[in-house]
Amino acid sequence: MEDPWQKAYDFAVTVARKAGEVIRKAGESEIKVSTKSSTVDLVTKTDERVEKIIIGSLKEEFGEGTHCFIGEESVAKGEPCILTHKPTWIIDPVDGTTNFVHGFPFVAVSIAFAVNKQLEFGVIYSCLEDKMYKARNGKGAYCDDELIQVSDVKDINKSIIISEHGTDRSPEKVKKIFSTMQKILCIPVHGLRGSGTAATNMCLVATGAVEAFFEIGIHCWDIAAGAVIVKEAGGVLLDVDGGPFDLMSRRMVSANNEVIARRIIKEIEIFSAERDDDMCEIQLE
Ligand SMILES: Nc1ncnc2c1ncn2[C@@H]1O[C@H](CO)[C@@H](O)[C@H]1OP(=O)(O)O
Ligand SMILES: [Mg+2]
Repeated sequence: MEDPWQKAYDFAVTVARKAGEVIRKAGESEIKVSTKSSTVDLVTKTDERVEKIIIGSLKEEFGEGTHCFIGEESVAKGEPCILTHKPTWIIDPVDGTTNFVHGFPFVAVSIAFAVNKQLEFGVIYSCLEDKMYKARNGKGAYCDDELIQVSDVKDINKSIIISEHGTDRSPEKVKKIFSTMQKILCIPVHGLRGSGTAATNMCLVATGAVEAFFEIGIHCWDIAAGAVIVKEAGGVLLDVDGGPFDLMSRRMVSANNEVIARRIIKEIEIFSAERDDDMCEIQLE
């Protein structure tokens, strides 16, 4: 059967590459536009410019009426963040903005596409490394056209785990994050890592470089494309409480297998994060 979303998938790869070129040319000296008070959440003019380029290209190609768009910068400006049954693009123009500002070399463009609330494909362009990760539902995951697969490690003692510190600097949350990291490190595991971008972290799970990545506080645009890529590389996605993965919950464990995922879940100290779809009062359907 012909894949109805083949054209959208190919277009997403082209747009992600184009966006990555803009990011590379912009360099690291971009001006910070805003920093929210209790958090350290950086935004640059490049984030906004690149999102406009991506959404503008997609609207031109697929029409504004039939497709919906959830983009990090658009949501920041008050656009709704609700996943409906309509074909929906979920976009993070610059994942790893803090890295970008500092010239830390992991910055990704993340573009996912969902229909009937199911993710159909995900594309992540790690633009400073020039690596294109992509996956379509049921069709495997690729890095630069090479099939990728998660690691087959089942022994947590032989694993590397990724987590991040997030953007919230309230002492209670930071304490929980470090307490979780301490417990996981002392299992013991081989190491703890973090690239500073959720999208790249998920690609590292998908290629088998690490066994798992988990985080609380991430948004749907950070992980939507990565979720397809991890799943298609043979990995699993769960909620941090062990329940089913929920794209809008701002919590996620992605891992090479369920044994590793559930071992990590035992150690996670959960803290609250307002759901992505709670931040907006409008119901679109
Ligand atoms: N409030 C939050 N807490 C934790 N991580 C967040 C976050 N907001 C964004 N992130 C994302 O999580 C990773 C680092 O923790 C990055 O991918 C970052 O995306 P960003 O660079 O697009 O903001
Ligand atoms: Mg992001």
